[in-house]
Amino acid sequence: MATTVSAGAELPIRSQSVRTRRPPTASRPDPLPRSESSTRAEASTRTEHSQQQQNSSPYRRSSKRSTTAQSPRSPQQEMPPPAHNPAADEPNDRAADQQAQRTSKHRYRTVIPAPSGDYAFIKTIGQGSMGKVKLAKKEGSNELVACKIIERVSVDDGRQSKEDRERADAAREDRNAREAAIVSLLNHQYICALRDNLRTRWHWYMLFEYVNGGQMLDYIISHGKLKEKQARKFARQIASAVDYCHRNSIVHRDLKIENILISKTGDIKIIDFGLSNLFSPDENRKLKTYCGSLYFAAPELLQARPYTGPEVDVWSFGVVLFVLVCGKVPFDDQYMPALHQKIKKGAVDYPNWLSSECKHLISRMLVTDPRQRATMHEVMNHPWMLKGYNGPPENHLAHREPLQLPLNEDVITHMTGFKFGPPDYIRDELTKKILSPKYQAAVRRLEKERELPQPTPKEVEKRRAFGFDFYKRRNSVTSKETLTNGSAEGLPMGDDPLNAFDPMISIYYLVQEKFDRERQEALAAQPTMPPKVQVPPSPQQSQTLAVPPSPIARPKEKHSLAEIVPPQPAHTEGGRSRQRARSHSEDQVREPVKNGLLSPDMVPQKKGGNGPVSLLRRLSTRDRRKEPSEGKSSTLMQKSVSMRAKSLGHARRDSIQARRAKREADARDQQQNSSSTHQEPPVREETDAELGQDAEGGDSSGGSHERLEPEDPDLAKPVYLKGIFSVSTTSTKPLPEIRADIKRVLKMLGVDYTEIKGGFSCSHAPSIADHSPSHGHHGHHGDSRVADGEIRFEIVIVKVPIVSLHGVQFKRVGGNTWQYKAMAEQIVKELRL
Ligand SMILES: Nc1ncnc2c1ncn2[C@@H]1O[C@H](COP(=O)(O)OP(=O)(O)OP(=O)(O)O)[C@@H](O)[C@H]1O
Repeated sequence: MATTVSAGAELPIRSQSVRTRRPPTASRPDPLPRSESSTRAEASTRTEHSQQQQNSSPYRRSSKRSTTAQSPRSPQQEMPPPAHNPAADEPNDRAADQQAQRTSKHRYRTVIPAPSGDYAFIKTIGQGSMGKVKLAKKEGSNELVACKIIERVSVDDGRQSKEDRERADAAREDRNAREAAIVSLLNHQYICALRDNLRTRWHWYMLFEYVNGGQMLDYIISHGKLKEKQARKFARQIASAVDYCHRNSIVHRDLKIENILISKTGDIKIIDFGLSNLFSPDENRKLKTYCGSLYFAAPELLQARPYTGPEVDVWSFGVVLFVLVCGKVPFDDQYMPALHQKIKKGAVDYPNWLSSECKHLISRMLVTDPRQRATMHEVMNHPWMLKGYNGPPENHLAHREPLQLPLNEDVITHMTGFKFGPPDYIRDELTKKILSPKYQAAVRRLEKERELPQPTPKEVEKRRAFGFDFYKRRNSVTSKETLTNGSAEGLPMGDDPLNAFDPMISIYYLVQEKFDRERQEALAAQPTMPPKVQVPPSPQQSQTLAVPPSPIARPKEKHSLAEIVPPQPAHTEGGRSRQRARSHSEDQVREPVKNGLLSPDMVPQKKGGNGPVSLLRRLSTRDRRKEPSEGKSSTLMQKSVSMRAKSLGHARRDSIQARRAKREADARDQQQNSSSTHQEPPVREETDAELGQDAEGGDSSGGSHERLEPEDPDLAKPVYLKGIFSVSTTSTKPLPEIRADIKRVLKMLGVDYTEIKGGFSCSHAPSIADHSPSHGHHGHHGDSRVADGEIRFEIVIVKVPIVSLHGVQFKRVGGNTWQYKAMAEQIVKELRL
């Protein structure tokens, strides 16, 4: 039953799970192939557990009324909850489900007829509380997507009244529609993009770009904690994506290490906007849904205090950053009430090896009073974030101008999925907002700011080197005013007409920008032909047809119809124009996949270096400035692999010595070039731009070097090395010995396993004794999909070429993340590779 928790009420600590979104499901056409029926049987047992959790979870969503939901692709379709009115299903709904259910000659394949084409399922690659995520391939192409399958209707199991069940289904439908709408509009290189979206009678199928570099969690497991420099690179990317969301009035609300994937270029991709929502700076419109994952949840959520939005993401980001640099969560306890208390208290034990700057940044993010907590602006400008870079992370927001009347009707009709209301209402509301004195004043302020002289290079330089001032200022600040407003470049809640002024305005911008992108893509597809695709012009363009003069229209910004071809989009960083970075499509995976891993004959031969070479090199601490040219990167890759591989012997020492020698040589070079100082030159880190160049410019033409050759395809999987090996997960032992070792360890630890191609499929359910507090059984939303406390994962053995090494990779399939992490670490330890 859905409940509303009143503001200020302390949430009861009744459940270990903090997020139970998946209700028991009705018997229906199932996207799962027949061969997975056993999994379904398991799932039905789990759903009971899920139901129990849902009933007892303190994090139930509050939702009071039935609502309608709209597909972002079908803006005009009003769709009542399916249980109420199945006849209102979308056209071809039944056929789509039937087709989805039909199996092809490959026993694991099921086809999804998405608007952009048919997609055939390959395998399950993830499982969350909302449902399965399957790898799928577009028929007739090599395009891979990750298809998130979400069920729409819950089963009547007698535990809930019909009304409650329908209310819950309606609320879930709203969330799904909102997730689809939000991810379809976001356009950021570090946010996993939605490629397509299909809603049938029983399911949502959200087709995301496939992110094939693994989970950040696995990276941490195989590496332990990251070096601060590596963590900084990831943290800057997270900050960039989160700031972009916040400037678009979107709060993620479920930032956690599991929701950060790594792309094949070694960049992060944030996934799972299932809990995201729009936020408003209006004090009277605070959010009151207390959701998230306990380990990453801000204290105000545990206390059921209404919140604006961005501040809860900052807290979760702080926890993520701690995990990156420490390899563990900052708040942990075997006893749930104690864990709640620790989070509310916010007391963190910082390891003494953590740099004081990093510690300072995390301590500013993990401030229990949300009003005193660092803003994203403070986070992005913190000296730790800036170290080795030329400035704060860029948020990649498109260049914007204040809105003018008349508004673009096509944009308005596409503002769906947010329950704003019908287009007429949206137009009226937007018009009122634009004409409001507050908006007009904000526009005038912006215009004045733009007229101010730009800072001189010296001033910019001074700003960059403000570390000392930063600490002094932040440590002495006490007033809410100063902390929340930040500097002119911060996110000025409700004061900046271009950034997070109002959720409806933000969505208008996002839809308009999506149109602009589609128009550009259409033009790019037909470079020599005039555009035939009827993509609605953006409001700025449509303003050329404007009849009534806008109250804030500025003639100099008007475009003629001849300017229908938009210029290359500029982007702002902290409000300034800049060139756009890579688009999502560049991360699009085009290689065929075998069992989720790239097989040798599928290794891409393209140039561009968007592969593991770049990843390894980019994460390497080596100074690459004097290393061989880009064209030799595959050799470098081998060298890098062999360095890691031989670290079992002497190579690691050699490599450290080589690095040291190189640093000393660099220092000598710099000393020769500098007559004024004899100091050791500071270690310089790669800038974003340089890293981007690496990703683009690296040469993987010698891709076969990076291929891992199996001895026996059933024993060791051939994989494309993703750079996730570390000493602890590679071994010189022969393959049969490693397999025997793994079996021995699994048996010893009471892990059930079946041998699969290239490795083992494992599950582990703690014994009754394991449930005792002393065994640290922490609830987690992921548990709702598996038996209580059960974790499921795969161990894959891969062969590293050239050097006689094997690597062991872990992949979580389901269950509590931290139990999985602990188990994987224990297995690695026992294996003594
Ligand atoms: N685009 C993607 N590419 C590769 N794997 C993905 C992708 N999206 C999701 N996954 C995998 O599926 C898992 C579940 O996805 P997701 O977090 O979106 O589902 P969820 O049901 O919302 O999960 P949660 O219970 O964590 O909220 C992820 O942890 C990841 O392993």
